[in-house]
Amino acid sequence: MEYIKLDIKKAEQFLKAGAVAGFESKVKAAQEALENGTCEGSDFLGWLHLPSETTEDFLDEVQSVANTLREKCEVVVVAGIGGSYLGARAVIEALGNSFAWLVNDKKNPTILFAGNNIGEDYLFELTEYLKDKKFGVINISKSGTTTETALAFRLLKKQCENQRGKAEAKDVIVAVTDAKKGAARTCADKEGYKSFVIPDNVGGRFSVLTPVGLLPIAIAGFDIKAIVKGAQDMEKATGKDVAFADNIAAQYAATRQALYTQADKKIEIIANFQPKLHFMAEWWKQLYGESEGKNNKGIFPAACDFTTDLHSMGQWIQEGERSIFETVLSVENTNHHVEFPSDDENLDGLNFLAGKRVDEVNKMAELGTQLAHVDGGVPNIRISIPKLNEYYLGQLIYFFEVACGISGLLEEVNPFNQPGVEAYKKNMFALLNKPGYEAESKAIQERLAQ
Ligand SMILES: O=P(O)(O)OC[C@H]1O[C@H](O)[C@H](O)[C@@H](O)[C@@H]1O
Repeated sequence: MEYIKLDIKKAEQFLKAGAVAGFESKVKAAQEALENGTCEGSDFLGWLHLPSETTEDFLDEVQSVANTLREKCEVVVVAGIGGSYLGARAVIEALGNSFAWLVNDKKNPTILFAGNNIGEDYLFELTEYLKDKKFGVINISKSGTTTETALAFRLLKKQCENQRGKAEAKDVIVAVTDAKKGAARTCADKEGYKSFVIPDNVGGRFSVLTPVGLLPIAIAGFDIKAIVKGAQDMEKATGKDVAFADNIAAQYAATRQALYTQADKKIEIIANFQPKLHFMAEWWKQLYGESEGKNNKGIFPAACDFTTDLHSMGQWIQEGERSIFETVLSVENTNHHVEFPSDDENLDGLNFLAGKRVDEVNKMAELGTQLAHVDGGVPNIRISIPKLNEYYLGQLIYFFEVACGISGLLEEVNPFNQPGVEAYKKNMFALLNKPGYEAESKAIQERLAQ
């Protein structure tokens, strides 16, 4: 097996010589602080050695619950938001058939997602679709109290019980939540649902390698042991004793911070050339955005799907404000083989591509884009993934997590909290007259009346 690779040469050319290397001692200090639990947010470092601490027995238990749902359900709805949603979706979409919901071979249950928005039409259409389906639900919430998720779960629980009866519903509803606290825990214990615990010391956005991500991924039919093995190998490859120059997480963190602090690059665009990676970028956005965006600082994490967005955002990236850098997720080998056919009439003028693989064209688009964007003043970081499979995604996930921890500490913020997220929730609860928010309700109504 290989490792994913990092290439920072086309970013370094925008920095003074030695700028990335100049971060070595700070990176070392950050790594020590993570390892020794002496950094801010040290209550949330459970993800750091999670891969190596995950046992085969535990993965067997997750797999066995997944198998029950696979046997009993045509559709499984994963209810969750943010860190309780994006990691599972990222992996399932990266590995799954792009038309999974149309493939009706019954090999795998269809996985749908809910509880990640408050769209009334979305929930109407979902519940309509489920009316004649044997479906199950995974209720995923670390706090167990997140409104979006709780709302969707309330609807889905009722519908599942109505359609299958309470006794059968009990076998196909699973909770992944806190060991003791929160409504999701209370409900699971009262109803006797199978449940998994999200460890206290693993924050939501770092939880994909717990049952938060592993259970839905296993239900979708993917190999969770291979994911964890990939993460374990990356845990070793990015350990604090690995030399700075050889440690791709240290290099990525240092390069980002060098671009931010020394080249005024405020926005990082993660770009992929495989539509299957769209949700990997969404997961990455939460990981980096919530970890670094605080104290009026932080690189803004943005995402583009290429070549799609080259036809919409390409102009901005090529010639807009020079405040961006690009991190490209490059997949070296596809899982399938499609060649362009030759055509006698050649009306589209594409016979020069006849016999070529589609991926060969995609790779030339990727290289051409890199050269053009670098010429246009956009530093380029490249992360090469040998191919899209469980093992390499496990590597990629852990790589991004550890690099994020280091990068946040380099930025001198607590990478493991997210106090700013509460502001909208407080207003929403006040506006909805939630019990306990009487004073806030009064204050917000007065403010709106002004
Ligand atoms: O897992 P939950 O407690 O339901 O939280 C789901 C998500 O929403 C919160 O508001 C946080 O900002 C996220 O970090 C979290 O991942």
